[in-house]
Amino acid sequence: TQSTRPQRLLGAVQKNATRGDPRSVVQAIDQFCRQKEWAMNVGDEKGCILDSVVSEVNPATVLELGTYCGYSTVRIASLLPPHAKLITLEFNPDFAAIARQVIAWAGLEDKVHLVEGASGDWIPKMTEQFGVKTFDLVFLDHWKDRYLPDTMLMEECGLLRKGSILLADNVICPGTPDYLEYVRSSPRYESQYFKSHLEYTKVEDGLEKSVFLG
Ligand SMILES: Cc1ccc(Cc2cc(O)c(O)c(C(=O)NC/C=C/[C@H]3O[C@@H](n4cnc5c(N)ncnc54)[C@H](O)[C@@H]3O)c2)cc1
Ligand SMILES: [Mg+2]
Repeated sequence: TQSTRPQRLLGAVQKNATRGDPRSVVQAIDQFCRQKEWAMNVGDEKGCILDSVVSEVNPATVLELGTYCGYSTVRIASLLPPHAKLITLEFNPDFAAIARQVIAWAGLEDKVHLVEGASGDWIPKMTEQFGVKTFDLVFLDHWKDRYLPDTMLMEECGLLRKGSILLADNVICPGTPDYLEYVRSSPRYESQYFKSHLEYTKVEDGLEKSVFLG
Protein backbone atom coordinates (compact mmCIF):
# COMPACT_ATOMS: atom_id res chain seq x y z
CA THR A 1 0.00 0.00 0.00
CA GLN A 2 1.05 3.59 -0.67
CA SER A 3 2.87 5.42 2.10
CA THR A 4 1.65 8.84 3.25
CA ARG A 5 3.69 12.05 3.18
CA PRO A 6 4.03 12.09 6.98
CA GLN A 7 5.30 8.49 6.84
CA ARG A 8 7.88 9.49 4.21
CA LEU A 9 8.86 12.50 6.32
CA LEU A 10 9.42 10.20 9.34
CA GLY A 11 11.49 7.90 7.11
CA ALA A 12 13.72 10.83 6.18
CA VAL A 13 14.22 11.64 9.89
CA GLN A 14 15.11 8.03 10.74
CA LYS A 15 17.47 7.85 7.77
CA ASN A 16 19.23 11.25 8.07
CA ALA A 17 18.94 12.46 11.64
CA THR A 18 20.91 11.37 14.70
CA ARG A 19 18.85 9.91 17.56
CA GLY A 20 18.74 12.33 20.49
CA ASP A 21 19.84 15.31 18.39
CA PRO A 22 16.88 17.69 17.90
CA ARG A 23 18.77 20.01 15.53
CA SER A 24 19.54 17.11 13.19
CA VAL A 25 15.83 16.13 13.23
CA VAL A 26 14.80 19.68 12.29
CA GLN A 27 17.49 19.77 9.57
CA ALA A 28 16.39 16.39 8.15
CA ILE A 29 12.76 17.55 7.87
CA ASP A 30 13.71 20.87 6.25
CA GLN A 31 15.94 19.03 3.75
CA PHE A 32 13.12 16.57 2.98
CA CYS A 33 10.66 19.43 2.43
CA ARG A 34 13.05 21.44 0.25
CA GLN A 35 14.40 18.57 -1.83
CA LYS A 36 11.62 15.96 -1.87
CA GLU A 37 8.11 16.98 -0.77
CA TRP A 38 6.70 20.24 0.58
CA ALA A 39 4.94 19.82 3.96
CA MET A 40 3.18 22.34 6.19
CA ASN A 41 5.86 22.63 8.88
CA VAL A 42 6.58 26.14 10.15
CA GLY A 43 9.93 25.66 8.37
CA ASP A 44 13.46 27.01 8.78
CA GLU A 45 12.86 30.73 8.12
CA LYS A 46 9.80 31.21 10.36
CA GLY A 47 11.35 28.58 12.66
CA CYS A 48 14.17 31.00 13.51
CA ILE A 49 11.59 33.60 14.58
CA LEU A 50 9.81 30.90 16.65
CA ASP A 51 13.15 29.97 18.28
CA SER A 52 13.89 33.59 19.20
CA VAL A 53 10.45 34.09 20.77
CA VAL A 54 10.75 30.81 22.75
CA SER A 55 14.23 31.76 23.97
CA GLU A 56 13.05 35.25 24.96
CA VAL A 57 9.96 33.96 26.84
CA ASN A 58 11.86 31.01 28.40
CA PRO A 59 8.47 29.42 29.19
CA ALA A 60 7.72 26.89 31.91
CA THR A 61 4.39 25.96 30.26
CA VAL A 62 3.74 25.87 26.50
CA LEU A 63 0.63 24.89 24.54
CA GLU A 64 0.90 24.03 20.83
CA LEU A 65 -2.29 23.77 18.77
CA GLY A 66 -1.78 21.48 15.78
CA THR A 67 1.18 19.10 16.13
CA TYR A 68 1.07 17.71 12.56
CA CYS A 69 4.41 15.81 12.29
CA GLY A 70 6.02 17.41 15.33
CA TYR A 71 8.49 19.73 13.57
CA SER A 72 7.67 22.84 15.63
CA THR A 73 7.17 20.64 18.71
CA VAL A 74 10.82 19.56 18.41
CA ARG A 75 12.03 23.13 17.76
CA ILE A 76 10.21 24.45 20.84
CA ALA A 77 10.94 21.53 23.19
CA SER A 78 14.67 21.62 22.38
CA LEU A 79 14.83 25.19 23.76
CA LEU A 80 12.86 24.65 26.99
CA PRO A 81 14.47 24.89 30.43
CA PRO A 82 14.57 21.70 32.57
CA HIS A 83 11.15 20.72 34.07
CA ALA A 84 9.30 22.93 31.55
CA LYS A 85 6.30 21.25 29.88
CA LEU A 86 5.03 21.46 26.30
CA ILE A 87 1.49 20.18 25.72
CA THR A 88 0.67 19.70 22.03
CA LEU A 89 -2.81 18.91 20.68
CA GLU A 90 -3.39 16.88 17.50
CA PHE A 91 -6.72 15.35 16.55
CA ASN A 92 -5.61 13.30 13.53
CA PRO A 93 -4.45 9.91 14.91
CA ASP A 94 -2.22 9.20 11.90
CA PHE A 95 -0.40 12.52 12.28
CA ALA A 96 -0.18 12.02 16.06
CA ALA A 97 1.43 8.61 15.57
CA ILE A 98 4.08 10.08 13.25
CA ALA A 99 4.69 13.06 15.55
CA ARG A 100 5.26 10.78 18.56
CA GLN A 101 8.02 8.97 16.65
CA VAL A 102 9.61 12.22 15.44
CA ILE A 103 9.59 13.61 19.00
CA ALA A 104 11.04 10.33 20.31
CA TRP A 105 13.79 10.32 17.65
CA ALA A 106 14.78 13.79 18.90
CA GLY A 107 14.88 12.41 22.46
CA LEU A 108 12.36 14.96 23.72
CA GLU A 109 9.58 12.67 25.00
CA ASP A 110 10.13 13.82 28.60
CA LYS A 111 9.41 17.47 27.75
CA VAL A 112 6.43 16.88 25.49
CA HIS A 113 2.91 15.67 26.24
CA LEU A 114 1.15 14.95 22.94
CA VAL A 115 -2.62 14.81 23.46
CA GLU A 116 -4.68 13.17 20.73
CA GLY A 117 -7.87 15.22 20.50
CA ALA A 118 -9.51 18.46 19.45
CA SER A 119 -8.46 21.81 20.91
CA GLY A 120 -12.10 22.76 21.59
CA ASP A 121 -12.54 19.68 23.79
CA TRP A 122 -9.17 19.78 25.54
CA ILE A 123 -8.59 23.48 26.28
CA PRO A 124 -11.33 23.44 28.98
CA LYS A 125 -9.69 20.35 30.55
CA MET A 126 -6.10 21.63 30.75
CA THR A 127 -6.18 22.52 34.43
CA GLU A 128 -8.00 19.42 35.71
CA GLN A 129 -6.07 16.97 33.43
CA PHE A 130 -2.56 18.45 33.49
CA GLY A 131 -2.52 20.77 36.50
CA VAL A 132 -1.68 23.72 34.24
CA LYS A 133 -2.93 27.04 35.67
CA THR A 134 -1.81 29.32 32.82
CA PHE A 135 0.34 29.05 29.70
CA ASP A 136 3.42 31.25 29.32
CA LEU A 137 3.44 30.64 25.55
CA VAL A 138 0.85 29.33 23.04
CA PHE A 139 1.86 28.43 19.45
CA LEU A 140 -1.14 28.41 17.10
CA ASP A 141 -0.67 26.37 13.92
CA HIS A 142 -3.86 24.33 13.48
CA TRP A 143 -6.90 24.99 11.25
CA LYS A 144 -6.84 28.71 10.63
CA ASP A 145 -10.54 29.24 11.42
CA ARG A 146 -9.93 27.83 14.91
CA TYR A 147 -7.36 30.43 16.00
CA LEU A 148 -9.95 32.99 17.15
CA PRO A 149 -12.49 30.68 18.84
CA ASP A 150 -9.70 28.82 20.65
CA THR A 151 -8.10 32.09 21.81
CA MET A 152 -11.45 33.24 23.22
CA LEU A 153 -11.86 29.82 24.84
CA MET A 154 -8.40 30.09 26.47
CA GLU A 155 -9.38 33.52 27.83
CA GLU A 156 -12.67 32.15 29.19
CA CYS A 157 -10.90 29.18 30.82
CA GLY A 158 -8.43 31.54 32.53
CA LEU A 159 -5.48 29.89 30.80
CA LEU A 160 -3.88 33.24 29.88
CA ARG A 161 -2.24 35.51 32.44
CA LYS A 162 -0.84 39.05 32.20
CA GLY A 163 2.19 38.58 29.93
CA SER A 164 1.17 35.29 28.28
CA ILE A 165 2.43 35.21 24.68
CA LEU A 166 0.39 33.96 21.70
CA LEU A 167 2.49 33.21 18.61
CA ALA A 168 0.41 32.47 15.50
CA ASP A 169 1.67 30.91 12.25
CA ASN A 170 0.23 31.70 8.79
CA VAL A 171 -1.45 34.98 9.56
CA ILE A 172 -0.97 35.95 5.86
CA CYS A 173 -0.93 32.60 4.04
CA PRO A 174 -3.32 30.75 4.32
CA GLY A 175 -4.36 33.72 6.50
CA THR A 176 -6.33 34.16 9.70
CA PRO A 177 -8.18 37.47 9.13
CA ASP A 178 -10.67 37.28 12.00
CA TYR A 179 -7.92 36.32 14.51
CA LEU A 180 -5.60 39.08 13.26
CA GLU A 181 -8.36 41.70 13.49
CA TYR A 182 -9.15 40.56 17.04
CA VAL A 183 -5.63 40.59 18.54
CA ARG A 184 -4.70 43.83 16.72
CA SER A 185 -7.82 45.78 17.77
CA SER A 186 -8.46 44.36 21.26
CA PRO A 187 -7.18 46.53 24.16
CA ARG A 188 -6.33 43.26 25.93
CA TYR A 189 -3.48 42.44 23.49
CA GLU A 190 -0.30 44.11 22.32
CA SER A 191 0.49 42.61 18.86
CA GLN A 192 3.55 42.56 16.61
CA TYR A 193 3.88 41.14 13.08
CA PHE A 194 7.06 39.26 12.05
CA LYS A 195 7.20 39.30 8.26
CA SER A 196 8.61 36.15 6.68
CA HIS A 197 7.71 33.62 3.96
CA LEU A 198 5.48 30.57 3.63
CA GLU A 199 7.72 27.63 4.52
CA TYR A 200 10.08 26.56 1.74
CA THR A 201 8.66 29.18 -0.69
CA LYS A 202 9.03 32.85 -1.66
CA VAL A 203 5.37 33.58 -0.90
CA GLU A 204 4.84 36.16 1.87
CA ASP A 205 3.67 34.87 5.23
CA GLY A 206 4.42 35.81 8.82
CA LEU A 207 3.98 35.18 12.51
CA GLU A 208 1.90 37.39 14.80
CA LYS A 209 3.15 37.70 18.38
CA SER A 210 0.50 38.92 20.80
CA VAL A 211 1.01 39.65 24.51
CA PHE A 212 -2.09 39.18 26.68
CA LEU A 213 -2.36 42.24 28.93
CA GLY A 214 -4.80 40.68 31.43
C1 LIG B 1 -4.33 27.92 0.17
C2 LIG B 1 -3.18 27.40 1.01
C3 LIG B 1 -3.15 26.07 1.43
C4 LIG B 1 -2.09 25.60 2.20
C5 LIG B 1 -1.08 26.48 2.53
C6 LIG B 1 0.05 26.01 3.32
C7 LIG B 1 -0.11 25.91 4.81
C8 LIG B 1 1.00 26.32 5.55
C9 LIG B 1 0.96 26.19 6.94
O1 LIG B 1 2.03 26.59 7.69
C10 LIG B 1 -0.14 25.66 7.59
O2 LIG B 1 -0.10 25.57 8.96
C11 LIG B 1 -1.25 25.24 6.84
C12 LIG B 1 -2.45 24.63 7.48
O3 LIG B 1 -3.49 24.51 6.83
N1 LIG B 1 -2.31 24.18 8.72
C13 LIG B 1 -3.40 23.47 9.35
C14 LIG B 1 -2.79 22.49 10.32
C15 LIG B 1 -3.48 21.49 10.80
C16 LIG B 1 -2.87 20.49 11.73
O4 LIG B 1 -3.45 20.64 13.03
C17 LIG B 1 -4.38 19.59 13.26
N2 LIG B 1 -5.60 20.23 13.76
C18 LIG B 1 -6.39 21.07 13.09
N3 LIG B 1 -7.37 21.54 13.88
C19 LIG B 1 -7.19 20.97 15.09
C20 LIG B 1 -7.88 21.06 16.33
N4 LIG B 1 -8.97 21.84 16.46
N5 LIG B 1 -7.42 20.36 17.39
C21 LIG B 1 -6.32 19.60 17.24
N6 LIG B 1 -5.61 19.46 16.10
C22 LIG B 1 -6.06 20.14 15.03
C23 LIG B 1 -4.55 18.87 11.93
O5 LIG B 1 -4.85 17.50 12.13
C24 LIG B 1 -3.18 19.07 11.32
O6 LIG B 1 -2.21 18.19 11.85
C25 LIG B 1 -1.23 25.37 5.44
C26 LIG B 1 -1.11 27.80 2.13
C27 LIG B 1 -2.15 28.26 1.33
MG1 LIG C 1 1.56 26.61 9.75
